[in-house]
Amino acid sequence: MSKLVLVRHGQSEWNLANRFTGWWDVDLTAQGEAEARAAGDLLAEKGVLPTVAFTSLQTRAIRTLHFALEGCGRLWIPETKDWRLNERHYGGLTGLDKQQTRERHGDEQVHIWRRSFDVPPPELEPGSEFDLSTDPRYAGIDVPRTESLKLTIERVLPYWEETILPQLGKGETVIISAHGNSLRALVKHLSGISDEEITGLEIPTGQPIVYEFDGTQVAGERYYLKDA
Ligand SMILES: O=C(O)[C@@H](CO)OP(=O)(O)O
Repeated sequence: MSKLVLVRHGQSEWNLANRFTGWWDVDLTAQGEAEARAAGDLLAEKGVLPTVAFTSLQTRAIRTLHFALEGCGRLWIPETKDWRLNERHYGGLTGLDKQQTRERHGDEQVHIWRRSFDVPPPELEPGSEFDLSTDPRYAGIDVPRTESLKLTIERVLPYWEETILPQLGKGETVIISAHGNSLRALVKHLSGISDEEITGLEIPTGQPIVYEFDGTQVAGERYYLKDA
């Protein structure tokens, strides 16, 4: 049996400030760093020691990975960063305060933008201060102007299938440090969650989730490592 460990980054500055974040590159708070260190301590305590790591191109996920690997003595393992593990792009909502957006557009509309399967938020305006299309880290990538969960799945899953799943097939212990919605995309696929039910799934920060694999097949339900 090989293991897949999923970790959502620790609390970010904009999780704390309650702002829509998406691809915007905010850092961890002190609490977020502590959550990531605790994830590493838990990996060490439970003897789940990653041998291969994947993360996004976003600082909060990369630093979470590093704190977690440091905590279990595995900073030395190979790690791959890829934009396809980035957070879902929040389009024109990026940077806005979530509560103010609720007051302006109503709870229901904001819930649809945040959690519906296939309704993307409005597109990011060209020339917006949150436009990352000229950021050197995304050179050669067609940076989205907005993404629904469905569109996020369309870029996460091919990467999962082509690059990450074969590592599990080889018996590696894989850790993915990513984001609330890029991980919802993966969990939806791995746990066979319907388009309707996925609207209710929340992934907590800094809390390792484990799937066991038999070759390239998921073997059993996901579980929180803290409960193992
Ligand atoms: O702002 C974001 O990018 C995400 C993750 O923090 O928030 P939400 O809970 O609205 O998906």
